[in-house]
Amino acid sequence: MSEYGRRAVSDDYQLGQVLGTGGFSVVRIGVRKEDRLQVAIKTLKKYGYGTGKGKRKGKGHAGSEARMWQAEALVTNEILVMMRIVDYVSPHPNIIHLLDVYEDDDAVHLVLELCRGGELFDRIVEQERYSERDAATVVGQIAAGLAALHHCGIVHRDLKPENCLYADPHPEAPLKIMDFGLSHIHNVTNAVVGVFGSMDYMAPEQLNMSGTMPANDRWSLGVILYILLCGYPPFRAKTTRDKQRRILTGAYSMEEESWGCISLEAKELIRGLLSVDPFVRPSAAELLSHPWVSGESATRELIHEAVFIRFQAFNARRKFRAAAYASIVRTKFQLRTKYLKELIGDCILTAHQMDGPLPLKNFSTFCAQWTCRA
Ligand SMILES: Nc1ncnc2c1ncn2[C@@H]1O[C@H](COP(=O)(O)OP(=O)(O)OP(=O)(O)O)[C@@H](O)[C@H]1O
Repeated sequence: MSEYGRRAVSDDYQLGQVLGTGGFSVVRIGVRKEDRLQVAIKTLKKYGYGTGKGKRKGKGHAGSEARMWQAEALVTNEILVMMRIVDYVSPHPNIIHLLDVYEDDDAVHLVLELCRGGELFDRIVEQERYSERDAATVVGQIAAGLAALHHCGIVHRDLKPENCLYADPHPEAPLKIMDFGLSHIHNVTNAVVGVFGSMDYMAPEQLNMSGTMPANDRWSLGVILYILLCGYPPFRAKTTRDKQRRILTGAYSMEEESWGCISLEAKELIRGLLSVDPFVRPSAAELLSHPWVSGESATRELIHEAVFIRFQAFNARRKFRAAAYASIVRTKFQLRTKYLKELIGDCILTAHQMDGPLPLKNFSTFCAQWTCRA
């Protein structure tokens, strides 16, 4: 690490084009002045809760204070998790590498390796077609990254295609897991972080808040694999409540016609990863030695054309939603936590209605207090 807190990021890096905007962050290309190395600089804004900085003037803005507190908890968590990655995981080909950290009065700047190869699903869409073998390679790379994270006590908790980037445009480039803002480290991560998550990729025990564990990430990997093999997500419903119910009961299907062309091994793997019982899901080691994942049995035959067309449409919708949200959060602070994820607290989930155990007795009060409603 550099002389943390003493040098300004602009002393050492030229800041360039914005790569993207997150819920609480801006990511820019940076060029290290010393050797012209290109990096990604993720600037996490400090909201100043508890320091007197950034507090709203005027009386009783409890909602804003709660949001600032929440924002700060998320930003702090990302920094703590990145630090643990530096200490125990890096360098790993499938985990984003943190090169340096700078801090000033308003923000913390994470200097990350630059991933120039684009998001996972974008690259797949760019290919003419793909095969089960290509999907198996993706699963193998993500499983390798997860194994390293889990080994040092980090649960990613927000694994989804947007958070998997290729290092560079080369066809053999490694796929990197990134964005650790919602990750969990036992006894370190603040409980409020556990309220967030992207429901589409969230395991049942995450959704009903009955357990944060490495198996959460393997469920999310199961969802990614399912989408890769059929072009649509496993849990679809008209209402949020219905979607929750489907996730909690593991109600998905592999009956649609194109599944007929998918190998039994791949379908077995999906069944294992999408088991409602987290202890039934294959471990990272089992995944890595699985014959389909290691490439022995996954076929090179191109995936059904209908799957590819659906996959393209799914990805276009996903990109459109992300762009729409990004333009909103640029202007409205209040919507950032909402944008950050589909809050499970906003989704009226109660233990009684969903028949699931909830460790937080006053869950709805907790959510009302900490979640931001647009
Ligand atoms: N190391 C990197 N190399 C290249 N692009 C990056 C890198 N880190 C982030 N990005 C891009 O910058 C954008 C913002 O990323 P960031 O992690 O801040 O937020 P996000 O994941 O989009 O949002 P949120 O954190 O709110 O879920 C994303 O489009 C991401 O792909």
